[in-house]
Parts: sequence; C-alpha cells; structure tokens
Amino acid sequence: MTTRLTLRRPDDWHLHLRDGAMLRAVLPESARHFARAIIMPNLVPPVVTADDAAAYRDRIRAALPEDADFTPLMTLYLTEESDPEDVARAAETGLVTAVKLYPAGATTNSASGVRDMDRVRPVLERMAAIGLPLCVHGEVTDPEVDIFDREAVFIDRVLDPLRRAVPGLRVVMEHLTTSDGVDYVREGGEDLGATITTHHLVINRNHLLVGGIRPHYYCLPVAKRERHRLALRAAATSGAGRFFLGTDSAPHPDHAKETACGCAGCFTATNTLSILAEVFEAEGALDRLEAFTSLNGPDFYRLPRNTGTIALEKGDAVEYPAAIQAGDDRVTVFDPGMPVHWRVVS
Ligand SMILES: NC(=O)N[C@@H](CC(=O)O)C(=O)O
Ligand SMILES: [Zn+2]
Ligand SMILES: [Zn+2]
Repeated sequence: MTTRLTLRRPDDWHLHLRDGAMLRAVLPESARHFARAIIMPNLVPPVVTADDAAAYRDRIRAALPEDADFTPLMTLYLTEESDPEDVARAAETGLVTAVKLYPAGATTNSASGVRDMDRVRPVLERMAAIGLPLCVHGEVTDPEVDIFDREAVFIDRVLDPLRRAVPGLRVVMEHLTTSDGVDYVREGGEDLGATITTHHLVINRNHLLVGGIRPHYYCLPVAKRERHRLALRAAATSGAGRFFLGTDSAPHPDHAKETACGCAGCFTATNTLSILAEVFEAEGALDRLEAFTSLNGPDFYRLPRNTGTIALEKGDAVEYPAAIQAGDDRVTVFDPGMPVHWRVVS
C-alpha cells in the first residue's frame, strides 16, 4: 500500500483570491502548496486593462507571506470595451497569461461580462493570432434555460460556434460539471483544454439539496447529477492531457452564503490536495494525480513544469480548520463529507 507520494509542485489553473483582508487571509492557503495559479479577474470593479492587472499583481505580491514561493498568473476580464492592443501588449510583456470570458450575469461579479459575442471578435482574433488562451465560464444566462442545462447549452449555442468562427483560438473550459463538457473537450483537439475543480469530483446535486439546503456546497456551475460527477472523475483520473486542476476556490464570507440569497462559491484552497489524493486513491489512480495537478496544466499553457516537489503522507484522518478568519469575516472551508487521510508534509 502506498503511504507516501511525491509530486512535482502543483499549480492551480483557476483561483479566486479577491482583494484586501480576504486576499491576505486566503493567499497563504494557496501559496503553501501551489507554485502558480491563474488568478481570476472578477473583482469589483473587474480587472479589465493591463494597468488593472499590474496593480492587482502587485497587491497580491505584497500580500504574500515572506517565505512564499508563489507566482500569480494574471488574467484580464473580457468586456465589450476591451482593447485588442491593450490585451496583446499585456500578453507580449508576460503580464497576463489568459483572458477570461464571463457571459454577463452568469456568476459572481459578472455584470460587466459579455452580452454580444460579436463585439469581442476583434479581441478574440488577436488572441488567436498570438496564442493567448481564453478561459471561459461556460454557461448561458438565458432565463428559459434550466440551470442544470446551462453548460451543455453553452457548448452548442456559444462555444462551438465561437471556436469555428475564430479558428486557432485556444480555449479553457473552466470548472467542467457535465459529461457533455467532458465529451466536448475529449473531442476538441489540442486547442481545447478544461479545468476540473476539487469539489465537483466530490459532490453532486444531492449534497446540495437533500436533507436541507447546504449553502457551502452552492457554486456555479451548480453541481449536477451523479452520472456527471462520475464522468468528471473519470476524466480527471484518466491522465488525459487536456484536463487539469483548477480549484475555483472562491471564498465568500459566511454571512454572504448563509442567507436568503446566498453567493456561489466553495472555498477549497485549504484542503484541496488532501481531498484530491483521497479521490485519486479511491479511483485506483494515485499514479495519475501528478498529471492532473502538475503536468497537464503547464503543458497546455505552454509554460515550464515546476521543478520543486511536494510530498504527501497517508495516516490518520487529517484535521484542518472548519473555517479561516478574514478580517472580521469567517470563511467556511469546504467539507468533503468524508475523512481524508493524505496530508501534505513538505
Ligand atoms: N464558482 C463560483 O461559484 N463562484 C466564483 C465565480 C465563478 O468561478 O464562476 C466566485 O467568484 O465566487
Ligand atoms: Zn466561473
Ligand atoms: Zn471561478
């Protein structure tokens, strides 16, 4: 029985760090284990221009613990006013690693997102020309479409037409939640990748709704049926190259989640690696964990793999805090609902 696991240092290809006191509270939780992370730009106001991204990167660097070895990979929030020149310059100087598409109204802080895809075509064409990836929150916002179908409908109505209209555009489907998404990525060729979160490998919609509504399991895209969770587990543990970890760790103060209209987002930075090791072990795929956490992502993004390593050991159930404190706010840590036995030891 394997009881020790050494992995190349992992990266998180989808992370929300927020700003201010929240940033200072959550950043060490990611920097402890991850070498790099794609930093989501959905602040209020959003990170739209190269100048915004440089200022946010500097605030993140300033909030890092002194001994941390962590590189934020910045993104720009795509709006209908985004300037192709500004985006291209930000990419060419190495300031940004990707651009993020939020359909307007699809998720937390997406009000400035895109309504009409035709209006962002010049930016997307420029991105295709320089190889700058587009990270996509893949849900339609049409009120007629059932929330459990929004990812599948997005693929048909928006993503597939977009990829045909802008050949060569490199796309990451963020936080996949359906077997439809898994199939589309499998068949999508080398310019299409996908992140999968830790929590979507663990919960289905029953966890959210059975026996009482559980706001800390509410995230977007919302967890789906069990068969979709199983498809995600199969994809993540397959070792297949274009699936990689993006935790989508998305902290909200407890008071904003435990309320009549609660925010979407699960905070998983603290215990993600322990949970993932448990999941991969259960699938008989511990030998493929490194591909998911540490190899496939940099390969897709055409960045060097990390050189350092991280070690996990299996033992008694790991104890981690139920919540962390962010200024005056409490932020509940994702509860996988099962004991996890793998702890990060170095
Ligand atoms: N995933 C979530 O449920 N929430 C994210 C936004 C997002 O990634 O869609 C957040 O910023 O809180
Ligand atoms: Zn999203
Ligand atoms: Zn997110």
